[in-house]
Amino acid sequence: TTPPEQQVQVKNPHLDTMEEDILYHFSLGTKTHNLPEMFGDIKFVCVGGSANRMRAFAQFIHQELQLPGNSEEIRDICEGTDRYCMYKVGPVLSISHGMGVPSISIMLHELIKLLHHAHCRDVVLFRIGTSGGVGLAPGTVVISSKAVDHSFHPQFEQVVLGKVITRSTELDEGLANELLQYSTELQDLPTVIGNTMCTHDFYEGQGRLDGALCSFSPEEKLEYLRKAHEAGVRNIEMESTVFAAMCRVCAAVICVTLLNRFEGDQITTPHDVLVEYQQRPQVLVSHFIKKRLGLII
Ligand SMILES: O=P(O)(O)O[C@@H]1C[C@H](O)[C@@H](CO)O1
Ligand SMILES: O=c1cc[nH]c(=O)[nH]1
Repeated sequence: TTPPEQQVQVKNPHLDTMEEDILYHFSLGTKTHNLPEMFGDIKFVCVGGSANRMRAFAQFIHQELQLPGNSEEIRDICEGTDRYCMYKVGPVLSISHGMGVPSISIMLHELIKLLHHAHCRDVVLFRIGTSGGVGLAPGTVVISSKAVDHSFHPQFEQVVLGKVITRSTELDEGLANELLQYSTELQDLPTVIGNTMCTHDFYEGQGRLDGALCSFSPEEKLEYLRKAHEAGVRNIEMESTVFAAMCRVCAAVICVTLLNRFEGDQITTPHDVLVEYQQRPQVLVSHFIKKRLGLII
């Protein structure tokens, strides 16, 4: 039996009382744009930090789905602002979110409202990103079983009206397993499922010794990474907890590791290798989308 269709949920009673909703950082709005017409058919949303990566992903999906038109001419829907880039390719939306929790969180508020205003149903969301590996060979793709904070707890803390509120960051287990299964059907896609630690900084926050500030020893760094590994952490990035807390059902985090943090802090891998690594989560998501659309068996 097919599960019932799920409409994208906003959990804010005040939205219904608003005459107009301006999605400021997208340069879109409910009065200025026909959101159901523009976005009503969206079934897959992919987000990632870099604007160029998300444009490249949109072009890649355009080719993979064999859609008509020139993939080089895909237009940035958010061209009225330089905060985020957004590309629509058939039922797939590709959006950049910048670096870190505050940046992705603003984008997700407006994205979830956009999908709601557009009456989208049964949408699957993916974060396709990069990360530091914890005990994994560089280039490994990690599908997050859950996103954890700096003390390895599956929770996201947000200050609301001066008080800390906590939201769960468990992700869709079925979706993660389905993605892992699909990874075995693809070549050169070493993939594992593991916990992803989300930090608020790339340097000290991730236990790096090479920032402008460092308040700990190499031994203390290694001990922290060892504890993280024992807690099931396999990679570290900077957005997964808020992504999981806000999207949860039908959402997955898929990040490639650029280095093994037990072996160093600096990213010394050549540019062309990094570009190929970044394509790995894209190849997996594209395979998933083609399966869901029945384009491959
Ligand atoms: O999606 P991206 O590759 O931007 O994700 C990680 C986490 C930070 O945003 C950034 C740090 O280099 O990479
Ligand atoms: O080590 C890394 C690499 C990419 N992104 C991160 O947040 N950390």
